[in-house]
Amino acid sequence: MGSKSVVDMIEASSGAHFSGFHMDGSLGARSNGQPTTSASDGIYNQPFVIGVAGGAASGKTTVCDMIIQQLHDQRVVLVNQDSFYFNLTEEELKRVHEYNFDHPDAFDNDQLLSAMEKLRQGKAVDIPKYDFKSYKSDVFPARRVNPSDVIILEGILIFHDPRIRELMNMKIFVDTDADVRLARRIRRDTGEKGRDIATVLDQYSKFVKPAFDDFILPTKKYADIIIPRGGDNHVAIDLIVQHIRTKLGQHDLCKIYPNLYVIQSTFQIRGMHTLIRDSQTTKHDFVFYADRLIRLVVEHGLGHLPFTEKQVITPTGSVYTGVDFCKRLCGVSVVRSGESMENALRACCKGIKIGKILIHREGDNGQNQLIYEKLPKDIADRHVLLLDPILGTGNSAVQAISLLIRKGVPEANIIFLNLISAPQGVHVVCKKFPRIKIVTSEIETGLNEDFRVIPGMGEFGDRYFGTDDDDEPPVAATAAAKNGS
Ligand SMILES: Nc1ncnc2c1ncn2[C@@H]1O[C@H](COP(=O)(O)OP(=O)(O)O)[C@@H](O)[C@H]1O
Ligand SMILES: Nc1ccn([C@@H]2O[C@H](COP(=O)(O)O)[C@@H](O)[C@H]2O)c(=O)n1
Ligand SMILES: [Mg+2]
Repeated sequence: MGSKSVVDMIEASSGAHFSGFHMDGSLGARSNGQPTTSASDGIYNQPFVIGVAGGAASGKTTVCDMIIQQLHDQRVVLVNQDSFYFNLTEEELKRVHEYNFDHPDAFDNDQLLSAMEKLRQGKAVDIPKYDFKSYKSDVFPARRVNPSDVIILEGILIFHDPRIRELMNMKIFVDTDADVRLARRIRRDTGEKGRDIATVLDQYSKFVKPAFDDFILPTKKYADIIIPRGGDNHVAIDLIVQHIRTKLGQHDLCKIYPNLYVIQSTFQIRGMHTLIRDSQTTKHDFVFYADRLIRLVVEHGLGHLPFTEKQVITPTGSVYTGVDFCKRLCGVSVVRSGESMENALRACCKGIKIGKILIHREGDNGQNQLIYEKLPKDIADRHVLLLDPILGTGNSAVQAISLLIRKGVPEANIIFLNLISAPQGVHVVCKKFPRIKIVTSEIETGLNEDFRVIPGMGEFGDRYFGTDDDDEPPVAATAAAKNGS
């Protein structure tokens, strides 16, 4: 993404549908019911692609397996360059010992690129399974590979073709001593591949070693990380996994707007989102899990307040150097759904003042009007936590933030807390108020033609306060029944 301008990135992030969306917050009419911004056609949710290169038997597969194991709660797929070996012709098969499997031309890079492109577009692909005994990739059924958060591409010459290199977000070179590689190769090829030692040594001296020197070693310079000793290097693997986790936790919008904070996803958080987004979830469960998520967002938001250093004496008589909370605070909820966040804020900040803003949505054009406000008189001297669980078009947020600014609150003193944010709303708010902070728990796919957030969770206020028209779902669908209690 490096050299692209913000505008380029915004346009790319909204994909082909960007023209329906205007930066003044209004949205062009659409009639096909499709999202105005979709996850699949923008830069969102692009998989993190890791390339792992190195000499044969250097430990590439071992390193990949360790990374996959440590990333156990992420969807990861491994694609091997071996799967893209060209099938040998009858003539080549007859003289297989003269065939150079370590030369860049031995691989069908076009097929590899096309498979990678599909995976990056979120489509499943069938990847051939190469048979080292028959030298063919059509002996076994192909392996169906589903799109994932992380794609690991592994192979001796994976950095050789610049088109493949460009796909990678992280490049790793496994650097293992040549003698070790040869020893492992002899053991592997005589064991797994059923070859005799003379053939293995002959192939090594004729092709493997020269190709390593001529084609593989020169690609080491492209690596971001070089791992000496391969799978034995636990420190390197831990650092790599940590980096991948950080990158995965960062939504691409966060790279455009540094004041947008998406709390790092975990299975717990995704589980809570799954429950509150499920239309069959009972009101009781909706409130319970929404409250848990709100509490997380509030705690995260409070972490962005300024602090002063403070020393205290512990009961052991020791000095503990800590920090003092920011005292000049106030919450402001956007009525009505924002009121659902007040309890969590009160639970975290004893005695906090909370103001209210009521904004009326006018018809279906995505425009809103400020109806009512009740704010602390000294609000201009306070840091404001603005509460609204959903950031959709951004129009309500713009109304609310504009009012706070008119009341004298510095833009940089406003932290907007919500549970879900649509990219359109993020663009609108962050463009207009680049100094405010937004803290959210998930970024949505987009808005539908009615300007509702999708996938979303429906009318938050109605579901939280129990004023939706729908009857309670059948008992069998309730969490209580699911848990057998
Ligand atoms: N750190 C290690 N210690 C001992 N054996 C290893 C180590 N790393 C890999 N091996 C063994 O060496 C062989 C080649 O390793 P592998 O990870 O398949 O390498 P590559 O994928 O680079 O060809 C395998 O039989 C593997 O079990
Ligand atoms: N039919 C084949 C195809 C490839 N090789 C050797 O495999 C090595 C690459 O695999 P790694 O798992 O070690 O990366 C490479 O050195 C080829 O010579 C083979 O022997 N036979
Ligand atoms: Mg391997």
